[in-house]
Formats: sequence, C-alpha cells, structure tokens
Amino acid sequence: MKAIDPQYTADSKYALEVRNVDIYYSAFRAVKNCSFGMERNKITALIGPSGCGKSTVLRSLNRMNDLIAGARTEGEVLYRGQNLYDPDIDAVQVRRSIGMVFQKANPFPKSIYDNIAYGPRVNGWKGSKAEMDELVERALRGAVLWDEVKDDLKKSGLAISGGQQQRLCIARALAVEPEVILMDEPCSALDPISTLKIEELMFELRQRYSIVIVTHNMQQAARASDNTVFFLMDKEDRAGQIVEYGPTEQIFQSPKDERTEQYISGRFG
Ligand SMILES: Nc1ncnc2c1ncn2[C@@H]1O[C@H](COP(=O)(O)OP(=O)(O)OP(=O)(O)O)[C@@H](O)[C@H]1O
Repeated sequence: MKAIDPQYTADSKYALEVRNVDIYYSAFRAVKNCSFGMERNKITALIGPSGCGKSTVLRSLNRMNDLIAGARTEGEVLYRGQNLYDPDIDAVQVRRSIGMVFQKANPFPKSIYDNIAYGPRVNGWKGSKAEMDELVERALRGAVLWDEVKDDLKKSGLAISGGQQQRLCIARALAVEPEVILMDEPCSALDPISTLKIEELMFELRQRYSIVIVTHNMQQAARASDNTVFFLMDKEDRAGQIVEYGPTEQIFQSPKDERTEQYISGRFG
C-alpha cells in the first residue's frame, strides 16, 4: 500500500480536487462529469435538491463509498498530489486525513473521554496518560465543548444533548488530526441555537482545516460557507451533475445559471 506523502508541500490552492468524476451504484450512474476544487482553509458547501448526489460526492472525497456494496467511482479525486482512487492508496489512511461528521451524531457508547481517545488508540497511540489527557482536552476545546464537559469526562457520550453530541463527534474527528473535515448535514437534527454553535465552530475550524459541508439549508450555505457548488439531477438519466460553482456570495447574489437562481430563491427543490 502506498502511504499518502506526509512531507508533501502543496502548491495547489485546493485541499481536494475532483476531476471528471462519475459515481455508480451498480449499474446506476448517480453522479456524472463532476469537476471542482475545494480551497484550503475554506468552507465549501454542496447544495441542491434531494437525490442530486451531494452525499454521494461527499462520500467519494474520503473513499467512504468503498464501504457501500456496488458503489464505484471513476475519475480522480486529488489530495496531496495523488489520486485517492489509485489502486495502491490505503483507504483507511485516507479516512484518517479526511475525517467525516454525519447527519446524526453517532458517539460511541463510551465515556466522553474514550470517544476522543478511541481514534488515536486505534492508530497505535504510544504516548503517556498525561499526553492523552492533553490531546482529549485539545480536541474538546477545538470543538468548543471543553467548558461544558470538562467535569464530566467519564459521563457517557450518549448522555449529553444532541448539539453537544454533534460537537463531540467533531472533537472525535479532530483527535486524529485530519486535514480536511467532511460534514454531511451536521445540523439537520439540531435546534437553531445548536446549529449556530456548529456554524461558529466551523468558522473557527477553518483556520486549521478545510471543510466541505452538505446542507439542505439555503440560509446555512449562504451564511456559513465561502464557496458553493450547486448540483441538480439530469431529468433524462437521473444522474446528478454540477450546474454551477463559485464564491458563495456570487452564487447567491448573482448566479449565472437560471436554474441556480430558481433553486436558491426556493422555486423548486
Ligand atoms: N447506497 C445506495 N445505493 C444505491 N443508490 C443510492 C445509494 N445512496 C444513494 N443512492 C442514489 O444515488 C442518488 C444520489 O443520492 P444522494 O443521497 O447522494 O443524494 P443527495 O443529494 O445527498 O440527497 P439528499 O439531499 O436527499 O440526502 C439517488 O438517486 C439515490 O437514490
């Protein structure tokens, strides 16, 4: 297995770049002709109506689709100068560098502390207990959860609020020190206050990580992303494709394609 080069110094402005990607579920082509770049230290939002392939594209960015029987990706996803789909790339290592947070918070049925420590331990953590304590604190601080749970680290990760659970999942993703964080509708199960907290957190995280988020929520995409990619399903073959992408402000204020304008003004989808 080829390791992703840790010494690679990127000259690309993109943390990840999708080139001519088609994604199939068995014989069905769910996404076609997809090409776009995700800028470093920016938040890229993937938007579009239900079924247009946003989650499928997101999962292709860290080879999560490999876990779905029958799923196949054609084309290139470039990360650190390498195509993640080259046959000799280790998908497990890819998922370590490109972490993921899901729609529904999914803490392990373990203590808050062990939720965070889990990833580093699985990766062969060799440090001391004090160093692990530091790592746990750093990850929880990174996810702006530390102050709320610092006296309850032994409490179950399932015994905190939904918004806190989602931040715990973000902290868990941070603990393995990824470079990119993928978020699949991370706020869809949260109340407006918890949603705002996650959005504020995304702005904080952007300083150190590159973020890609799938969202159904137009306001969220408009206020909480730097760049936006708009997908739509081709009526003929039902494959999702990109209609338009660019800086979020431009997509929302002066879209070039009429279909984008219709979608963001709520006229379909
Ligand atoms: N595991 C799967 N097996 C087969 N087909 C799938 C699978 N997951 C998604 N699809 C199909 O791929 C297409 C794109 O689905 P996807 O979930 O990526 O869209 P989406 O834009 O994220 O939708 P939503 O906003 O509803 O989550 C749809 O036609 C869907 O039915």
